[in-house]
Amino acid sequence: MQQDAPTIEQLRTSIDTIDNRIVELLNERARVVVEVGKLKSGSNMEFHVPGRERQIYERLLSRNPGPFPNDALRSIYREIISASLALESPMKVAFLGPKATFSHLATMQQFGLSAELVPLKSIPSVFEEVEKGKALYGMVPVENSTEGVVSHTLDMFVESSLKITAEVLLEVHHDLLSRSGRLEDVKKVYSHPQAIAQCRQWFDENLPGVPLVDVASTAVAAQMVSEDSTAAAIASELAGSLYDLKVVRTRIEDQVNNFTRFLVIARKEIERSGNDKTSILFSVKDEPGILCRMLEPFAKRGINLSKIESRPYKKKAWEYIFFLDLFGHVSEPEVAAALDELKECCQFLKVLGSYPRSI
Ligand SMILES: O=C(O)C(=O)C[C@]1(C(=O)O)C=C[C@@H](O)C=C1
Repeated sequence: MQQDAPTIEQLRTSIDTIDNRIVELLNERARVVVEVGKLKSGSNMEFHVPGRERQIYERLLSRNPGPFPNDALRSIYREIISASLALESPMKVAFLGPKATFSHLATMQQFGLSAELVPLKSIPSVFEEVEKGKALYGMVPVENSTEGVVSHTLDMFVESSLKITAEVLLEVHHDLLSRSGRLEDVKKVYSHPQAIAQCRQWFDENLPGVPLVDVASTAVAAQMVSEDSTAAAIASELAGSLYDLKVVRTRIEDQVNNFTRFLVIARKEIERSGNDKTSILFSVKDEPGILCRMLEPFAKRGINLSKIESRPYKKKAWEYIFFLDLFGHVSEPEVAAALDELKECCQFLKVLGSYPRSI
């Protein structure tokens, strides 16, 4: 006998039953988290454990049989862990504001919506807020895949004692936003200089001759456009919804792989996760062959370097500070030995932190 296909009502009843189970399980998980929180406050342990969070994501994503998409699973777990952490201890995170900037998006991606997110006016003020203990973490941009480093952030690390505890890779999509949403109404475009640079070709082809005006951030651009019907902003989708703007064109960035890397800064170091990166800064002695020698400790131990950057040392003309990222954790013997050997070439060396590699 052929069975009838289930009706929509029957299917919805199944969904309701499954949802009830999900809610029960979320609460079961939350009760265990509260226990973990009590245990931690009794023994002075850190509430936020990025390495453990990373393990959870990796484990769940690798065993997800589908058809539920991995990206959606990750976002859901981001919020589950964010809410869990808030049950253990409320957490404040400062970021380079205003709201709806890409730093804001990176902060939400890393900490979820249950953390208290505090927008601040400048990169130095994010460092200061964390140094003074007013925020537990800070989120600052450090480099963009098309535009290069954010030198302001690198320079801050020279004087600061803060540690890097995580890196966040955010895929940046730019939208052209305006009040009417019509391309023909756009007589002027506002945005942050980096966002303008990332969309230059699109404007040459689609809006040639329209002035592109630099402002402090993509979010400020969106705010200005909300009061000017002849202007458009290059900004995030989030900025568009915050300032009630319409999308003229979506994803107008010239490069498809447009990523910005952000760093999370804190007063305390974090534990090893097993798949980490370490950032250091140093200045080398003025000796022949030193630039070659400074890389040898890593090369001979097979330690992979993911980045090297130099910046002028502001206190002495024609001296440079190097920023270097390597794969591994400072507590690993090979990494520690390489750093000890590098110190012999250096006037000074500072470890900025070891942190889980972003996935
Ligand atoms: O395992 C812990 O240490 C917890 O506090 C639990 C939990 C979680 O929700 O799984 C919450 C916050 C931490 O950052 C890591 C994991």
